[in-house]
Amino acid sequence: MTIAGSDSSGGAGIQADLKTFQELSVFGTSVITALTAQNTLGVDGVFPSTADFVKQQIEVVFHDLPVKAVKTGMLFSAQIIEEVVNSLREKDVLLVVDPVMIAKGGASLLQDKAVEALTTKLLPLATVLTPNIPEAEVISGIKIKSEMDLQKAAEKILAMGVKCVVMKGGHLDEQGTATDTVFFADGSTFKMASARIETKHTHGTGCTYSAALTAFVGQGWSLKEAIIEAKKFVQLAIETPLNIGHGHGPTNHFAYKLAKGVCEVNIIES
Ligand SMILES: Nc1ncnc2c1ncn2[C@@H]1O[C@H](COP(=O)(O)OP(=O)(O)OP(=O)(O)O)[C@@H](O)[C@H]1O
Ligand SMILES: Cc1ncc(CO)c(N)n1
Repeated sequence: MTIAGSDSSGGAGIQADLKTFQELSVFGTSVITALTAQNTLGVDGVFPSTADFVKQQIEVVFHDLPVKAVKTGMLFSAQIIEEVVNSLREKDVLLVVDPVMIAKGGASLLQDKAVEALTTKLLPLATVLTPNIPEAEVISGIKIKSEMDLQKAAEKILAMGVKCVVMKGGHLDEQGTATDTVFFADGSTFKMASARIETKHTHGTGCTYSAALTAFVGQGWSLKEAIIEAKKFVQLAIETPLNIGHGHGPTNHFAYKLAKGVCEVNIIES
């Protein structure tokens, strides 16, 4: 199940999630928190659902279908987060939280006053949190400029009740690599490094990554293997762009299947 916002341009949000699930042979269900009018140039408008209606969508699906794993994306408001938490609290599911805050063009997808509900109410239910660096800074309250800062921020986030945090390095200015660092609550950690692709077509990379991770854990992969395979899915999706749209175009969800998952990701254990 994906609980997220609709992206009318199809590259991020609910649409990216369902496309990713489909490519990975997972039957997807969707709970829409907000409609967005957006394209590859930016977000033109946001029309949120009521919190009650978000809850209704979750409950009606759970009442009928065997949900194995859930991911959350754009949640928009504290009220929506609270209803998502009320609904998921008693459910036996793996939960991937992608703490979507700001779209590539700068539009806010999470109200400032909703950050507290996210950290205090939703994070304790999360199996995995997948923040990019700016999101990790907001959640932890720590400015991340070094490896040491990254470690401190991860420790603070794990103390909020999350079992595992994947710090995505897409926003870091690294030479030649896109490196994500993974921290587990038991203290273990590893890095995943792939070749950084020079492209402006990165619309929905975060949604696609967390959707692939959800699809793999939902199919019974171990958390670590799912985290690594999802990185391959997004790497291949970025590597073979569709070259559509006038701004940050979407990634290519077909690529993983076409390449039969063959992709180089360097795992660095520490
Ligand atoms: N240019 C790139 N080349 C290779 N991998 C990339 C690149 N940009 C991002 N990634 C990878 O894509 C995944 C998503 O990371 P990113 O930091 O872009 O997420 P995000 O900022 O949450 O995305 P979104 O803009 O959709 O919210 C990570 O595994 C990251 O390493
Ligand atoms: C609906 C939606 N969710 C997430 C993102 C972030 O990529 C976006 N641009 N739009």
